Amino acid sequence: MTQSPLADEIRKEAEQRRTFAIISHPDAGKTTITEKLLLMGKAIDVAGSVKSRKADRHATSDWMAMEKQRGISITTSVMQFPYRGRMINLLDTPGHEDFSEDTYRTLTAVDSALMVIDGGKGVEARTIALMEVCRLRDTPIVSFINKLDRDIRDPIELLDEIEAVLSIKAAPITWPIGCYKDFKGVYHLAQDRLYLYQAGLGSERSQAQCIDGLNSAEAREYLGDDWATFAEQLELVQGACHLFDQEAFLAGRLTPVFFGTALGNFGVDQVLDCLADAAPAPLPRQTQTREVAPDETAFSGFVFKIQANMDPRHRDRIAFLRICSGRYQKGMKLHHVRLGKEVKIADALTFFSSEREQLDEAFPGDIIGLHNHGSIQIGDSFSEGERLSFTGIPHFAPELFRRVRLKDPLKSKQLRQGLQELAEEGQAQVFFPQRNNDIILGAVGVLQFDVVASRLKEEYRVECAFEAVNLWSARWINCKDAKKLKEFTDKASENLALDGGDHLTYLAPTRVNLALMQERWPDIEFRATREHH
Ligand SMILES: Nc1nc2c(ncn2[C@@H]2O[C@H](COP(=O)(O)OP(=O)(O)OP(=O)(O)O)[C@@H](O)[C@H]2O)c(=O)[nH]1
Repeated sequence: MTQSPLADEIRKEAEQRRTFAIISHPDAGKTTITEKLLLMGKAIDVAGSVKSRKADRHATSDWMAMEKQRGISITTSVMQFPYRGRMINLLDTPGHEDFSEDTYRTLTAVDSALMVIDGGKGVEARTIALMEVCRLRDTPIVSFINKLDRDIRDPIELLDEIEAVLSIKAAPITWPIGCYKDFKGVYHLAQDRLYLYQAGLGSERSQAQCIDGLNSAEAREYLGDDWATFAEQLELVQGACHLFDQEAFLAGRLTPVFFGTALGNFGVDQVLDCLADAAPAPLPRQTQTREVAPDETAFSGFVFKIQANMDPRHRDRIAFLRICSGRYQKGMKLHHVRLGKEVKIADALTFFSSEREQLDEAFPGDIIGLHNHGSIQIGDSFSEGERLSFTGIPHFAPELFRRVRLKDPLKSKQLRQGLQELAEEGQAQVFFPQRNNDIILGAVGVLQFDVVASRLKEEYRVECAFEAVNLWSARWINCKDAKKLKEFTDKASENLALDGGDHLTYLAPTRVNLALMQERWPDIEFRATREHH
């Protein structure tokens, strides 16, 4: 079969893409690693600019000032840079658990993930939760054990913990030689090569110095008295650990493990090399009708995140779209599948972080930003030709609820509009109970309420207070049998509500209540997640 030049170009470009996110428990070193990755991709010139870029952003709006105050990152950003013939798309995710929904959805847009573990702490709660999400799609994971310049736990114990707690096989690619003040570098098992760490060089050093062969005289001299102990430990490790297996890695069953220090910029290059060489190029994605391969020539993609622009004065919002197939070209016409409308995309943003050139094209694996004036929602699909609706971008049932009380009753229209838009962005979920005029906000993390209040005030000029409300969780209702559904909605109307997207929802006051209802109404589906259609 002959292929068109366009098909060839798309395949070639897609094969170069590596789209991944970094997942970690807060404080494990995600921001520091991001900065080193950007340095390697020459997307920034000097260390420290990621932090300062953040600081600039903070200055632009109050709710981001809040992020600064609390010292956590709330928003997800996208960074693109070339590295060794690849085009890397790095998706940043907020580390704080209160923003987990955003993180979950970002993980639907990547093809692999980098898991950062603080070597002193091991596998922490947030890492476990994020791994569970990755497992839903068998996302391949590369692991980096960070902070070797400090006292870390026994590396064998750390690998055991990864295997036991995260239920994934761990294959060490490098092995650390000492830690803290005695951190001498890492040994690459397959290469039989030592990479030497020199404290204090940090991002100044372009490449680590190496010694070939653990048995070489040079290596013996370098390790001195520690040589015999290290060789012994290594034998143990090689006997007990899994070898790297590409197929198991791609299936999400095995993670290659690297050691280093992000702060000292040591070992991060090995991780990026692994992502560039072994991590998958853009993978096929499922739609309601069929699977879409990245090298199909017709464009398709889905929106996984909507973010209020950094500049609140214009109140424009950016929808982040992951390209699944074809080529984006400036000015192209696409179907907005949910609305059944054709739209012209003239001014999509790309996220080439060096800002050296304005890109007019983008390919599978890339993320583009669409200006959104209210017509785009999370989960929306855009396609050329055939109408394709991508699946698998979920809403999660909130576990925290507040009743919204408006301070100025004349502002109820603005309040509704604000809440509707913030819910579309995924900042929180909004519910309108059937039995009264209450407005209930739902969230996965308590900080989401603060963000909503602060943005309502700044962007919609609405002041409101939140009151405690006695709810345990929400479940989206589904039932194919219209008669049964009617019977249920009549009986359960006290606890039913519509969410921001007009979906019928059951607001359960207690866990026991929900269990009883599920037992009593076996034909009704109570869903803990909802797809965005
Ligand atoms: N000693 C040492 N400290 C490190 C290393 N990497 C990061 N840190 C420090 O650990 C702290 C947290 O690092 P960040 O990169 O901000 O962590 P983060 O995971 O982005 O944190 P969140 O934004 O909360 O998600 C900072 O004080 C870093 O300087 C390392 O290799 N060694």
